[in-house]
Amino acid sequence: ADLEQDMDTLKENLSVVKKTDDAQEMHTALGKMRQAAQDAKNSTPDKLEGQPADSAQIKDYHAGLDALIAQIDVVDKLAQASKLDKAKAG
Ligand code: HEM
Repeated sequence: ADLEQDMDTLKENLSVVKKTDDAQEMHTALGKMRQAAQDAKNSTPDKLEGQPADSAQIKDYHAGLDALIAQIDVVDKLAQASKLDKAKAG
């Protein structure tokens, strides 16, 4: 997907994550966010067009996406843990 599509996917699924009470729905939305963040690394933002792949700007861009992916993984673990709690309580 192109970068705009990936960003739209992030935005749409972030709003699902924020409003859902369902652990499975959250897990699915986080999975889509993770995939979009990963895919965004294959794109070069317009403002970084022409920058070499090993430039500080491109590295920062990739590091920002990696930070988001790490955050997504933390939230996903919490979501799965709460699902387990619910499963135990049920
Ligand atoms: C959950 C987190 C994020 C959300 C919800 C989000 C959302 C968006 C949205 C809605 C746009 C406008 C897209 C459009 O033009 O239609 C955008 C643009 C952009 N975002 Fe994100 N974003 C997120 C995280 C990030 C991260 C981590 C990076 C990089 C480190 C990033 C880099 C960019 C860039 C470079 C653009 C401009 C795209 C262009 O070149 O036209 N975003 N983002």
